[in-house]
Amino acid sequence: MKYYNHFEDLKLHHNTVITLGKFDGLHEGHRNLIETMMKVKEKKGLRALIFTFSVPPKSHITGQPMPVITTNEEKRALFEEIGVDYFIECPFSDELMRMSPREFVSFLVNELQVKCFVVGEDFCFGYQRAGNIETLEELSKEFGYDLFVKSKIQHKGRDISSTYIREELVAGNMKTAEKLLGYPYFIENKIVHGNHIGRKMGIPTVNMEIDPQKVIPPKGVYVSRITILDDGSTYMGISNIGNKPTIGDDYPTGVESFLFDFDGDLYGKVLRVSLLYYVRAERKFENLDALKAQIDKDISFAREYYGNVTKVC
Ligand SMILES: Cc1cc2nc3c(=O)[nH]c(=O)nc-3n(C[C@H](O)[C@H](O)[C@H](O)COP(=O)(O)O)c2cc1C
Ligand SMILES: Nc1ncnc2c1ncn2[C@@H]1O[C@H](COP(=O)(O)OP(=O)(O)OP(=O)(O)O)[C@@H](O)[C@H]1O
Repeated sequence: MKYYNHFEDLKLHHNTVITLGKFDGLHEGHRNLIETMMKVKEKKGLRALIFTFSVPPKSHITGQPMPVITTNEEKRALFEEIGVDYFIECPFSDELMRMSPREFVSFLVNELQVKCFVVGEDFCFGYQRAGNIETLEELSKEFGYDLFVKSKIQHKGRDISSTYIREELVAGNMKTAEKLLGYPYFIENKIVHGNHIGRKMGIPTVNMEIDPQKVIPPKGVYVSRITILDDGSTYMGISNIGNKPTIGDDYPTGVESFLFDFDGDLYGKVLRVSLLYYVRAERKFENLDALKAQIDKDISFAREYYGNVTKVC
C-alpha cells in the first residue's frame, strides 16, 4: 500500500476507484463500502484509493481534539491488511477546506485519476459540506466517472457510525461496540514499568499508557484478550483501566493486564489489549489484601467467561 500525507504536488499515475471519509474505527459500515470498492477494482482493473484526513475536519475547524476509536497509525495498519493500493491521509488545510465541490471533484479526477466513486448515501464534501450525492451525480456527466451509492448498514434501527460506536464505548457497552466494529475495541502500546507490587501480590501484570487521542471506556475491570504483536501470540486475561487509587492519588490513566498462564518478560514489547466485557468499576480498597481478594474474584470471573480456554494461538 502506498501512503501519502501531503496535498501539494499530489499526483497518481494509475486509474483509481475511490472512497472517502474519516473512517474512524473502520466499522462494519465502512467495511461494506470498502468491499464494494474492492469488487469494482477487480472488475474494472482499477487501483483502490482511500482518501481521508489526518485530523478530523471538525477538530480542525473547532480546534478541539476529538477522541478517536483508532489512531491514524492503527487505521493505516487496518487498511494495509485489507489490501488497499493507495492511502491518502491529507492534512486538512484551509486551501482544501475552501475548495468548492466542483473544484474538489476536479482535483480528484485530474490529479488522482478517479474513474469511479463508492460512497455512502449521506456523503457530503467540499466547502461547508455543500456537495452531496446529487452534486456527485451531476458532476459525473461533466467529468465522466461512475458512481456507486451504498445505503447505510444499520444496527437496531440506527445507522452504524463512528459516533454511535464512541457512545457505546464511553458507556462500557463493549459487546455492542464489538458488533458495530466487527472486532473488539482495542488499545495498543508499548509496555512500561509499573511499581512491581503486582508480582509481590502473586498477580504479575503488564502496564501500558493510553494514547491521549483514544476514546477511553469507563475506568474499571475488563475481560480481555491480549496479543503480543511481535509474534502474534494471544492470551486470555483480565485488564484494569484506571489510576490505581488504592496505591496512590496521582497515577495517570493506564491499562494494566494479567495474562492467564503466561510466564516471561514482556518489557519493551507492544501489546494489543482487546476489551471484551466490562466487569466492574475501579475502586479504592482499604488495603492491598482487600484489593488482591477482589482481583482473584475478577480472575475467576474471566476464566469462567472464557470457559477455561487460555491461549488462543
Ligand atoms: C484485574 C485488575 C483489577 C484491578 N482493580 C483495581 C481496583 O479496583 N482499584 C485499584 O486501586 N487498583 C486496581 N488494580 C490495579 C492494582 O492496584 C495493581 O495491579 C497493583 O497495584 C500492581 O500494580 P503494578 O503493576 O504497578 O505493580 C487492578 C488491577 C488488575 C489487574
Ligand atoms: N453504516 C454505514 N453503511 C454504509 N456506509 C457507511 C456507513 N457509515 C458510513 N458510511 C460511509 O463511509 C464513508 C466514510 O464515513 P465516515 O467515517 O466519514 O462517517 P461515519 O462512519 O458515519 O462516522 P461519523 O459518526 O464520524 O460521521 C462515507 O461515504 C459514509 O457515507
